Amino acid sequence: MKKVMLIGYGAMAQAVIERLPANVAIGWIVARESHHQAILARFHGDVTPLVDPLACEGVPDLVLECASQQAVAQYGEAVLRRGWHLAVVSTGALADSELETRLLNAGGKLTLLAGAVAGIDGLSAAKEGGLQRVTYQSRKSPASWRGSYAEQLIDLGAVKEAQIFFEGSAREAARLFPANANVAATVALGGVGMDDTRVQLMVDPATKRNTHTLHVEGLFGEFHLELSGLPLASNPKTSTLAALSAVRACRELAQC
Ligand SMILES: NC(=O)C1=CN([C@@H]2O[C@H](COP(=O)(O)OP(=O)(O)OC[C@H]3O[C@@H](n4cnc5c(N)ncnc54)[C@H](OP(=O)(O)O)[C@@H]3O)[C@@H](O)[C@H]2O)C=CC1
Ligand SMILES: O=C([O-])CC(=O)C(=O)O
Repeated sequence: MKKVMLIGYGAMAQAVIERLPANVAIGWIVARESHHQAILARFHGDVTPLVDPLACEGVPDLVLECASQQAVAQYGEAVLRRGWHLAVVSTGALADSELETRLLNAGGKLTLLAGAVAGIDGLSAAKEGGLQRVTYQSRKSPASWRGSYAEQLIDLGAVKEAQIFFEGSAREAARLFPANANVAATVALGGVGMDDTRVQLMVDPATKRNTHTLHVEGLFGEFHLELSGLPLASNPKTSTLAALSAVRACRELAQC
Protein backbone atom coordinates (compact mmCIF):
# COMPACT_ATOMS: atom_id res chain seq x y z
CA MET A 1 0.00 0.00 0.00
CA LYS A 2 1.42 3.41 -1.02
CA LYS A 3 0.93 6.22 1.47
CA VAL A 4 0.23 9.80 0.52
CA MET A 5 0.54 12.95 2.60
CA LEU A 6 -2.05 15.48 1.51
CA ILE A 7 -1.40 19.17 2.06
CA GLY A 8 -4.76 20.95 2.22
CA TYR A 9 -8.24 19.83 3.18
CA GLY A 10 -10.36 21.98 0.88
CA ALA A 11 -12.35 21.31 -2.31
CA MET A 12 -9.56 19.65 -4.29
CA ALA A 13 -8.34 17.53 -1.40
CA GLN A 14 -11.90 16.24 -0.85
CA ALA A 15 -12.20 15.34 -4.54
CA VAL A 16 -8.90 13.44 -4.35
CA ILE A 17 -9.94 11.56 -1.20
CA GLU A 18 -13.22 10.52 -2.88
CA ARG A 19 -11.42 9.14 -5.95
CA LEU A 20 -8.36 7.58 -4.37
CA PRO A 21 -7.17 4.58 -6.44
CA ALA A 22 -6.88 1.10 -4.90
CA ASN A 23 -3.52 0.43 -3.26
CA VAL A 24 -3.13 4.08 -2.26
CA ALA A 25 -4.04 5.40 1.18
CA ILE A 26 -3.88 8.80 2.78
CA GLY A 27 -1.56 8.56 5.77
CA TRP A 28 -1.35 12.19 6.82
CA ILE A 29 -3.18 15.43 6.11
CA VAL A 30 -1.52 18.78 6.68
CA ALA A 31 -4.37 21.12 7.56
CA ARG A 32 -5.32 23.95 9.88
CA GLU A 33 -5.87 22.80 13.42
CA SER A 34 -9.58 23.58 13.12
CA HIS A 35 -9.91 20.56 10.75
CA HIS A 36 -8.04 18.05 12.89
CA GLN A 37 -11.00 16.70 14.88
CA ALA A 38 -13.00 16.19 11.70
CA ILE A 39 -10.09 14.34 10.07
CA LEU A 40 -9.64 12.04 13.06
CA ALA A 41 -13.37 11.28 13.13
CA ARG A 42 -13.74 10.73 9.38
CA PHE A 43 -10.83 8.29 9.08
CA HIS A 44 -11.31 6.66 12.51
CA GLY A 45 -7.79 7.61 13.51
CA ASP A 46 -6.16 5.96 10.44
CA VAL A 47 -5.09 9.36 9.09
CA THR A 48 -2.84 11.61 11.14
CA PRO A 49 -3.63 15.32 10.95
CA LEU A 50 -0.56 17.54 11.04
CA VAL A 51 0.10 21.26 11.21
CA ASP A 52 3.48 20.79 9.53
CA PRO A 53 4.74 18.04 7.18
CA LEU A 54 7.95 17.72 9.20
CA ALA A 55 5.94 16.51 12.19
CA CYS A 56 5.36 13.27 10.24
CA GLU A 57 7.07 10.30 11.84
CA GLY A 58 6.84 8.04 8.78
CA VAL A 59 7.95 8.34 5.16
CA PRO A 60 5.24 9.25 2.65
CA ASP A 61 5.58 7.81 -0.86
CA LEU A 62 4.16 11.08 -2.16
CA VAL A 63 3.41 14.50 -0.69
CA LEU A 64 0.52 15.93 -2.67
CA GLU A 65 0.03 19.67 -2.34
CA CYS A 66 -3.62 20.67 -2.88
CA ALA A 67 -3.66 23.80 -0.75
CA SER A 68 -2.23 27.09 -1.99
CA GLN A 69 0.83 28.86 -3.36
CA GLN A 70 1.47 29.98 0.19
CA ALA A 71 1.61 26.34 1.34
CA VAL A 72 4.19 25.57 -1.36
CA ALA A 73 6.29 28.47 -0.10
CA GLN A 74 5.82 27.43 3.52
CA TYR A 75 6.50 23.67 3.28
CA GLY A 76 7.89 22.84 -0.18
CA GLU A 77 11.60 23.23 0.43
CA ALA A 78 11.56 21.33 3.75
CA VAL A 79 9.62 18.43 2.18
CA LEU A 80 12.12 18.16 -0.68
CA ARG A 81 15.10 18.47 1.67
CA ARG A 82 13.84 15.33 3.39
CA GLY A 83 14.27 13.57 0.06
CA TRP A 84 10.52 13.10 -0.38
CA HIS A 85 8.56 13.30 -3.63
CA LEU A 86 6.47 16.49 -3.75
CA ALA A 87 3.74 16.96 -6.36
CA VAL A 88 2.55 20.55 -6.60
CA VAL A 89 -0.73 21.79 -8.05
CA SER A 90 -0.28 25.41 -6.90
CA THR A 91 2.36 25.87 -9.60
CA GLY A 92 2.01 29.65 -9.52
CA ALA A 93 4.21 29.58 -6.42
CA LEU A 94 7.13 29.24 -8.84
CA ALA A 95 6.43 32.73 -10.13
CA ASP A 96 8.58 33.71 -7.16
CA SER A 97 11.92 33.01 -8.82
CA GLU A 98 13.80 32.90 -5.53
CA LEU A 99 11.43 30.20 -4.26
CA GLU A 100 11.69 28.35 -7.58
CA THR A 101 15.49 28.21 -7.22
CA ARG A 102 15.24 26.96 -3.64
CA LEU A 103 12.79 24.23 -4.63
CA LEU A 104 14.87 23.12 -7.59
CA ASN A 105 18.01 22.91 -5.45
CA ALA A 106 16.45 21.23 -2.42
CA GLY A 107 16.84 17.61 -3.51
CA GLY A 108 13.99 15.09 -3.38
CA LYS A 109 11.72 14.97 -6.41
CA LEU A 110 9.48 17.81 -7.56
CA THR A 111 6.57 17.16 -9.90
CA LEU A 112 4.47 19.97 -11.33
CA LEU A 113 0.98 18.67 -11.99
CA ALA A 114 -0.71 19.68 -15.24
CA GLY A 115 -3.75 20.73 -13.21
CA ALA A 116 -6.71 22.18 -15.09
CA VAL A 117 -5.08 22.34 -18.51
CA ALA A 118 -4.09 19.83 -21.20
CA GLY A 119 -1.37 19.99 -23.84
CA ILE A 120 1.62 20.64 -21.61
CA ASP A 121 3.37 17.58 -23.06
CA GLY A 122 2.95 18.95 -26.60
CA LEU A 123 4.07 22.42 -25.49
CA SER A 124 7.23 20.99 -23.91
CA ALA A 125 7.95 18.95 -27.04
CA ALA A 126 7.44 22.04 -29.20
CA LYS A 127 9.90 23.91 -26.99
CA GLU A 128 12.63 21.48 -28.06
CA GLY A 129 12.35 22.86 -31.60
CA GLY A 130 12.10 26.51 -30.53
CA LEU A 131 8.99 28.49 -29.56
CA GLN A 132 8.07 31.89 -30.96
CA ARG A 133 4.88 32.83 -29.12
CA VAL A 134 2.72 31.38 -26.36
CA THR A 135 -0.52 33.00 -25.26
CA TYR A 136 -2.95 31.77 -22.63
CA GLN A 137 -6.45 32.96 -21.89
CA SER A 138 -8.65 31.98 -18.95
CA ARG A 139 -12.40 32.58 -19.08
CA LYS A 140 -14.52 31.99 -16.00
CA SER A 141 -17.86 33.02 -14.50
CA PRO A 142 -18.17 35.97 -12.10
CA ALA A 143 -18.58 33.46 -9.22
CA SER A 144 -15.18 31.97 -10.06
CA TRP A 145 -13.46 35.36 -9.78
CA ARG A 146 -15.18 36.41 -6.55
CA GLY A 147 -12.83 36.98 -3.64
CA SER A 148 -9.91 37.53 -6.03
CA TYR A 149 -8.02 40.63 -7.12
CA ALA A 150 -10.47 40.78 -10.07
CA GLU A 151 -12.86 42.55 -7.70
CA GLN A 152 -10.49 45.51 -7.67
CA LEU A 153 -10.35 45.64 -11.46
CA ILE A 154 -13.96 45.11 -12.47
CA ASP A 155 -17.46 45.16 -10.97
CA LEU A 156 -18.23 41.44 -11.22
CA GLY A 157 -21.90 41.99 -10.32
CA ALA A 158 -22.44 44.45 -13.16
CA VAL A 159 -20.74 42.55 -16.02
CA LYS A 160 -23.22 41.94 -18.85
CA GLU A 161 -20.95 40.34 -21.44
CA ALA A 162 -17.60 38.59 -21.63
CA GLN A 163 -14.83 41.03 -20.78
CA ILE A 164 -11.06 40.88 -20.40
CA PHE A 165 -10.08 42.50 -17.11
CA PHE A 166 -6.39 41.58 -16.97
CA GLU A 167 -3.59 41.37 -19.53
CA GLY A 168 0.00 40.76 -18.56
CA SER A 169 2.70 38.18 -18.06
CA ALA A 170 2.21 34.75 -16.52
CA ARG A 171 4.34 35.86 -13.58
CA GLU A 172 2.04 38.81 -12.85
CA ALA A 173 -1.10 36.70 -13.33
CA ALA A 174 0.06 33.89 -11.05
CA ARG A 175 1.05 36.28 -8.29
CA LEU A 176 -2.02 38.52 -8.48
CA PHE A 177 -4.51 35.61 -8.78
CA PRO A 178 -3.02 32.82 -6.63
CA ALA A 179 -6.18 30.70 -6.57
CA ASN A 180 -7.13 31.31 -10.22
CA ALA A 181 -4.09 31.57 -12.45
CA ASN A 182 -1.83 28.63 -11.64
CA VAL A 183 -2.46 27.36 -15.16
CA ALA A 184 -0.75 30.51 -16.49
CA ALA A 185 2.35 29.45 -14.55
CA THR A 186 2.09 25.84 -15.70
CA VAL A 187 1.94 26.98 -19.32
CA ALA A 188 4.85 29.35 -18.72
CA LEU A 189 7.02 26.67 -17.11
CA GLY A 190 6.33 24.28 -19.99
CA GLY A 191 6.96 26.91 -22.65
CA VAL A 192 8.56 30.34 -22.95
CA GLY A 193 8.79 31.22 -19.26
CA MET A 194 6.98 33.44 -16.79
CA ASP A 195 7.80 36.80 -18.38
CA ASP A 196 7.26 35.98 -22.05
CA THR A 197 4.00 34.04 -21.73
CA ARG A 198 1.21 36.49 -22.45
CA VAL A 199 -1.95 36.05 -20.37
CA GLN A 200 -5.50 37.36 -20.61
CA LEU A 201 -8.05 36.80 -17.86
CA MET A 202 -11.69 37.14 -18.76
CA VAL A 203 -15.00 37.14 -16.91
CA ASP A 204 -18.04 35.80 -18.76
CA PRO A 205 -21.48 36.02 -17.14
CA ALA A 206 -22.85 33.56 -19.74
CA THR A 207 -20.61 30.67 -18.75
CA LYS A 208 -20.52 28.18 -15.92
CA ARG A 209 -17.29 26.63 -17.18
CA ASN A 210 -13.61 27.38 -16.68
CA THR A 211 -12.27 27.70 -20.22
CA HIS A 212 -8.53 27.59 -20.87
CA THR A 213 -7.28 28.62 -24.32
CA LEU A 214 -3.69 28.05 -25.30
CA HIS A 215 -2.11 29.25 -28.54
CA VAL A 216 1.41 28.13 -29.34
CA GLU A 217 3.60 29.06 -32.31
CA GLY A 218 7.07 27.72 -32.99
CA LEU A 219 9.33 26.07 -35.48
CA PHE A 220 7.20 22.91 -35.22
CA GLY A 221 4.15 24.81 -36.58
CA GLU A 222 1.32 25.96 -34.30
CA PHE A 223 -1.43 24.58 -32.12
CA HIS A 224 -4.55 26.00 -30.60
CA LEU A 225 -6.17 24.26 -27.68
CA GLU A 226 -9.40 25.13 -25.89
CA LEU A 227 -10.42 23.22 -22.81
CA SER A 228 -13.81 23.92 -21.33
CA GLY A 229 -13.81 22.43 -17.85
CA LEU A 230 -16.52 22.01 -15.27
CA PRO A 231 -15.62 23.58 -11.95
CA LEU A 232 -15.87 21.62 -8.71
CA ALA A 233 -19.30 22.15 -7.13
CA SER A 234 -17.59 23.06 -3.86
CA ASN A 235 -15.25 25.66 -5.39
CA PRO A 236 -16.08 27.44 -8.67
CA LYS A 237 -12.50 28.72 -8.97
CA THR A 238 -11.14 25.17 -9.33
CA SER A 239 -11.71 22.94 -12.36
CA THR A 240 -12.57 19.28 -11.82
CA LEU A 241 -9.69 18.38 -14.14
CA ALA A 242 -7.22 19.96 -11.73
CA ALA A 243 -8.40 17.61 -8.98
CA LEU A 244 -8.27 14.70 -11.43
CA SER A 245 -4.65 15.51 -12.25
CA ALA A 246 -3.90 15.02 -8.54
CA VAL A 247 -5.81 11.73 -8.60
CA ARG A 248 -3.74 10.72 -11.62
CA ALA A 249 -0.55 11.36 -9.62
CA CYS A 250 -1.88 8.92 -7.01
CA ARG A 251 -2.66 6.34 -9.71
CA GLU A 252 0.88 6.60 -11.10
CA LEU A 253 2.14 6.01 -7.59
CA ALA A 254 -0.02 2.89 -7.31
CA GLN A 255 1.49 1.57 -10.54
CA CYS A 256 5.15 1.97 -9.61
N1 LIG B 1 -2.72 24.06 -11.36
C1 LIG B 1 -4.03 24.19 -11.49
O1 LIG B 1 -4.57 23.95 -12.58
C2 LIG B 1 -4.87 24.58 -10.34
C3 LIG B 1 -4.32 24.81 -9.10
N2 LIG B 1 -5.12 25.14 -8.05
C4 LIG B 1 -4.48 25.32 -6.73
O2 LIG B 1 -5.04 24.39 -5.84
C5 LIG B 1 -5.32 25.03 -4.61
C6 LIG B 1 -6.39 24.28 -3.85
O3 LIG B 1 -7.62 24.37 -4.54
P1 LIG B 1 -8.97 24.11 -3.74
O4 LIG B 1 -8.87 22.90 -2.92
O5 LIG B 1 -10.05 24.21 -4.74
O6 LIG B 1 -8.99 25.38 -2.78
P2 LIG B 1 -9.80 25.52 -1.40
O7 LIG B 1 -9.72 26.94 -1.04
O8 LIG B 1 -11.11 24.85 -1.51
O9 LIG B 1 -8.94 24.65 -0.38
C7 LIG B 1 -7.62 24.95 -0.01
C8 LIG B 1 -7.43 24.40 1.38
O10 LIG B 1 -6.04 24.40 1.70
C9 LIG B 1 -5.88 25.02 2.96
N3 LIG B 1 -4.60 25.68 3.03
C10 LIG B 1 -4.13 26.68 2.25
N4 LIG B 1 -2.89 27.02 2.62
C11 LIG B 1 -2.57 26.20 3.67
C12 LIG B 1 -1.44 26.06 4.49
N5 LIG B 1 -0.36 26.86 4.31
N6 LIG B 1 -1.43 25.14 5.46
C13 LIG B 1 -2.51 24.34 5.66
N7 LIG B 1 -3.65 24.42 4.90
C14 LIG B 1 -3.66 25.35 3.92
C15 LIG B 1 -7.02 26.03 3.04
O11 LIG B 1 -7.26 26.38 4.36
P3 LIG B 1 -7.79 27.88 4.67
O12 LIG B 1 -9.05 28.03 3.87
O13 LIG B 1 -7.98 27.85 6.14
O14 LIG B 1 -6.71 28.81 4.21
C16 LIG B 1 -8.15 25.24 2.42
O15 LIG B 1 -8.74 24.36 3.35
C17 LIG B 1 -5.67 26.46 -5.03
O16 LIG B 1 -5.47 27.38 -3.98
C18 LIG B 1 -4.71 26.71 -6.16
O17 LIG B 1 -3.49 27.21 -5.64
C19 LIG B 1 -6.46 25.23 -8.19
C20 LIG B 1 -7.04 25.02 -9.40
C21 LIG B 1 -6.29 24.70 -10.58
O1 LIG C 1 -9.02 25.34 -12.03
C1 LIG C 1 -8.89 26.18 -12.93
O2 LIG C 1 -9.70 26.28 -13.87
C2 LIG C 1 -7.70 27.06 -13.01
C3 LIG C 1 -7.27 27.64 -11.75
O3 LIG C 1 -8.00 27.83 -10.81
C4 LIG C 1 -5.86 28.05 -11.69
O4 LIG C 1 -5.22 28.13 -12.75
O5 LIG C 1 -5.38 28.31 -10.58
